[in-house]
Amino acid sequence: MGNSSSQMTIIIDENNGLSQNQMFEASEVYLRTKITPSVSRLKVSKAPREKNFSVTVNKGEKIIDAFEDIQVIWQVTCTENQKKSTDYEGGFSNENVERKSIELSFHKEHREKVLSSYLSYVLERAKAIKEEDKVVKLYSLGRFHGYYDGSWRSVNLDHPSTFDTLAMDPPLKKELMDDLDRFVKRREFYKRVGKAWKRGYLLYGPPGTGKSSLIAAMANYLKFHIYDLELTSLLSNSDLRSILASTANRSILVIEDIDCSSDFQKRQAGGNNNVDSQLTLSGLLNFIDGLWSSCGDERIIIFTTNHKDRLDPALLRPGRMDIHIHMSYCTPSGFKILASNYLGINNHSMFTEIEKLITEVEVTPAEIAEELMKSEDADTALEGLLNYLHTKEMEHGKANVEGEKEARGKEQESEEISSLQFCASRSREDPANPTTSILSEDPATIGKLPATVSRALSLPRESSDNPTSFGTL
Ligand SMILES: Nc1ncnc2c1ncn2[C@@H]1O[C@H](COP(=O)(O)OP(=O)(O)OP(=O)(O)O)[C@@H](O)[C@H]1O
Repeated sequence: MGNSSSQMTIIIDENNGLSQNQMFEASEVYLRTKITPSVSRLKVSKAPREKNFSVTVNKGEKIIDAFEDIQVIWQVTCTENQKKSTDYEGGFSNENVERKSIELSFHKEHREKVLSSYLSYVLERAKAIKEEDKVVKLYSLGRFHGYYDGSWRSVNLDHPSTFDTLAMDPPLKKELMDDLDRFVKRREFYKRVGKAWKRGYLLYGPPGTGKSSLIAAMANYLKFHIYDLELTSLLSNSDLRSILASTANRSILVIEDIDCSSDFQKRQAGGNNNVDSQLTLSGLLNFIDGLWSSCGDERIIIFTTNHKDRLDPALLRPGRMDIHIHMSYCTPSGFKILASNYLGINNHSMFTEIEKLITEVEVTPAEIAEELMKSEDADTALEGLLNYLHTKEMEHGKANVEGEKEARGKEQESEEISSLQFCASRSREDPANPTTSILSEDPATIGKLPATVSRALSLPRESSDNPTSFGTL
């Protein structure tokens, strides 16, 4: 490195007054990746909830780094200072306090380059390294007596789902991954066009098609924390505001089963006029449009539902949810992904028959995964799956036959009813006609009717399981 008079040194202290020095933290993180076999002493630590060890360079150790055409030397130093402190009885005592610093030395002629480029490079690299090491967390609402208590509780997200393990048609998967990549790279774009840096997804499809698995895959891919929001545990619109304020940037907010929040719906029916003291659809929409947009950056919101048709159209309006993703029953390409994950095979003589059956019966990836897990031997597992699919096919066939029978029965009923109605209209014209008594609403008379007709007359006009959606509330 030449003689010492041509050298200069930058000192990076651990603290900057009372606040932490960001450059120190970044340098420590960066140096972790520059440890070479020549370094003889390392420091190792592990926080209770972290997965990996943290390895740092011990004081006195030197690390040489190269940046473009220059060479720099890093060294961790530590000085001990004495600090006066007061004891319980008001007396003074001396306390030894360690001050950690990192020194960066280089040739004087590189001063400009180090200050203007190298340090920013170290900051950027440290950010990327921290992002790679980030442990993704799953936050759920703290509760007291079943209701939100004003806090989020977190655990590490140990969900192993990734885009590789997800049974989803490859073109759709690619489209979604490209969309996520584009989204995280577009800070400047969102700023330029004056739009909040947010993205909304609606995942819909039957149970067991992988909606939760997809959310976990997205979180693992982006290294975004998940905030799982259950509407049923929120009492009011103001709850929504406060929970929003306490979520972090670079996170995914998930509102699951948006159509099935039965407790929430019952509470809606209470008819309280104070809009802030209850949770309402308009409160939720305001949240998506306004509050959500004005709070924080780089966030994703995901709604899931098993019944897209039950959602209020206001929720589906363009601009609210940017992308609607249909999680469908398993397809042949989805099956191949599962077979590769679960059995480690990409082909087998039974594949053709299995794939044919998969296109004929509705089977979820969850059902297929369960069958494939039953044996580590590919022949046995695939045989089991084949039996399972054949059974489903038979049930499906039976159900179809019964369905057709029922439909034929209904046709017959309606033919009988319409012929009776025809008689009735004729009888009104001619009161003497004997069919008049058949159409009276006297139960005794109805009892004498052929069974199908009496059933038809006693049925309520609208089906009672008409789903309740936000709209109907
Ligand atoms: N598309 C898929 N790819 C890979 N595995 C899947 C997929 N769908 C389901 N599975 C398997 O089935 C299990 C249940 O699926 P998951 O919970 O993701 O479905 P879901 O659509 O969210 O269901 P629900 O609507 O009941 O919450 C998963 O843990 C996973 O093992």
